[in-house]
Amino acid sequence: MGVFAGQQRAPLAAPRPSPEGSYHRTGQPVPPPGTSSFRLGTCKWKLWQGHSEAVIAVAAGLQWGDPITTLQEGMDPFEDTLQRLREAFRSGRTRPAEFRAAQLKGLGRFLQDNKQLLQEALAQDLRKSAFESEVSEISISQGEINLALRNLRAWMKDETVPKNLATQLDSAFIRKEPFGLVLIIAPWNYPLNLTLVPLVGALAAGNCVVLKPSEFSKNTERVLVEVLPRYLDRSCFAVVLGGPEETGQLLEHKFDYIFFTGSPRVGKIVMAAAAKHLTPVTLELGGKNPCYVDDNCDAQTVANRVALFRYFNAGQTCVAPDYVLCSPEMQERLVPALQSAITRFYGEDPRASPDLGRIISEKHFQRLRGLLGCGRVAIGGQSEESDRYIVSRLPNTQIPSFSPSTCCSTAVTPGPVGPRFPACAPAGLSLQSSPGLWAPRLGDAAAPTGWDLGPWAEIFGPILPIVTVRSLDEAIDFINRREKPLALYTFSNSSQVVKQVLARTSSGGFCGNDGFMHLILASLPFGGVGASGMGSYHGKFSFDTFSHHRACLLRSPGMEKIYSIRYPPYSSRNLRMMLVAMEARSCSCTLL
Ligand SMILES: NC(=O)c1ccc[n+]([C@@H]2O[C@H](COP(=O)([O-])OP(=O)(O)OC[C@H]3O[C@@H](n4cnc5c(N)ncnc54)[C@H](O)[C@@H]3O)[C@@H](O)[C@H]2O)c1
Repeated sequence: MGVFAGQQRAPLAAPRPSPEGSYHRTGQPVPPPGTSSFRLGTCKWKLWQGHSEAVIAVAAGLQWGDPITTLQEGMDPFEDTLQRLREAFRSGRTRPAEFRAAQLKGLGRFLQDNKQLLQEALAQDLRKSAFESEVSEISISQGEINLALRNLRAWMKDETVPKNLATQLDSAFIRKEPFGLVLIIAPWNYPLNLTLVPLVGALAAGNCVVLKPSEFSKNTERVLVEVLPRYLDRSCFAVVLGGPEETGQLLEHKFDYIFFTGSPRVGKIVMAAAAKHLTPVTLELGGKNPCYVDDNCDAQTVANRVALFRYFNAGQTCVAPDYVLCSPEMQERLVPALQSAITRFYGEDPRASPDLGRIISEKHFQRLRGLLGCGRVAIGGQSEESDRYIVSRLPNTQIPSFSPSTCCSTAVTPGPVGPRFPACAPAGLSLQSSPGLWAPRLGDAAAPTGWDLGPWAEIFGPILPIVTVRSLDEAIDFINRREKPLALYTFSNSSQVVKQVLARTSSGGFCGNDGFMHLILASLPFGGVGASGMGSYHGKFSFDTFSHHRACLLRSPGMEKIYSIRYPPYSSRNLRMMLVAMEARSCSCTLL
């Protein structure tokens, strides 16, 4: 069960006390503030510390003092809200440009009025610095709002299309119309950006929206559920809270479009649920993003850029460089350069740096810690559970000879520091399907004995493996043997090398000589391909994603004589005329 915030009319920051018992009809007492969750009927409700009444009221869409309905066994907790939103859409009120612009402006005001609150929430969730919050969450969302507001009318305009002879006198155009009720499911790593940027597209396109933030970024989730609805038309918009169970229940309902950002595993669940209703989806998924470094590069420049984008948001970025591919010679130069970059960025004791984020949760911390100790450590390696702190570390893997057949070997490569690992290091580099185990320890009975080209877990944390390869061809082969990544990075002083990697590989996005800078350009679509996702958004692509492209042809009610060549009884003469009119014959065809 989730909690809705779509209709509350009372300010929630300081909920005023209400008469005991006024929130329930069936005699169930409202639990005391501070209770984290409780059950009403079959449904589990989430409560915020000190805000229990507020959230219950929000959930039921009531004003203070109103009684709430206790959900009974078998009642569908979502149906009422979804029905309300569907009716709002059917009424047509979300379609006019003025309405859409008002929603977008409301979203902009939400960001401006609550900037500090949002920065605090992001700091509490991920210890995100004000700099990173501003750049990657608030400003990027504001930029999308501004762009949509500037271009809304142009985007909404019917798009005329070229015509053939048969339609020369007609009006032919594509109308961008809203899908209807849209569900946006977001992850926790950029909890504001990844909810609001899709929301901008959905609102600009004139849809009603249900927003489902991640349950892991609790503080941001709380601002989204308690504050955001005050800035939007609540009859057309709702926030739903919940984890896998609640989202699963929500997905049983029919939506007109589902936009999901998250892991490939859950992406499959969402897509399967959508298929039951033939609901179209955009899936923004994760994956492993290779970063090829050519020998001709300046190692320090590469190290600065790779370190920035690997450790931004403590490595919890879907487009972060996941691993480096380079020659053993470049590795020798890159490791000290990375050490230097990390020290300059985060100081001698990165734990004290205000600029290095933290792992989102205990569960995610433990997963990442499971990855540590599996390779030869080049830099860092400390972790602190109480603080969910993991500092940059380079489990250094070597591939003496990149050859799938030799990788069946169980020989070990001695490493100067840390535990040793099999020579078939690439097979240990997250190539196994078991998440968390990404490089087998020496003597590990479960050590892989060959190439597993199945799913391999993305690191999604501040750990950067280096995989050595002997040539550009080997690097490209390494990339192409795996699932298509969300992003691919290539560093080289030779534009030929950059272009070669671009031409011979496939990925959602590509950036030469830098990290994920390609996604700050709203004129580029952002999205994955293959296992990293389907569909795209940002800027006008968001508007188009959330719009059905309706093919429209308006013909004359007259001209029956000309149109009649289509009617039976068919004749070869009419057929020839038809084919010419449809321009379905080759240019060399002579008329009749
Ligand atoms: N492509 C992108 O733009 C992008 C951006 C950020 C993150 N990601 C990916 O997201 C992942 C990290 O985020 P995450 O851990 O929040 O992902 P996740 O897939 O675990 O969760 C995403 C959302 O799905 C919901 N969910 C979780 N389990 C569910 C289930 N069984 N049924 C229905 N809904 C469920 C969660 O509540 C959350 O709102 C990484 O794989 C990362 O690469 C992709």
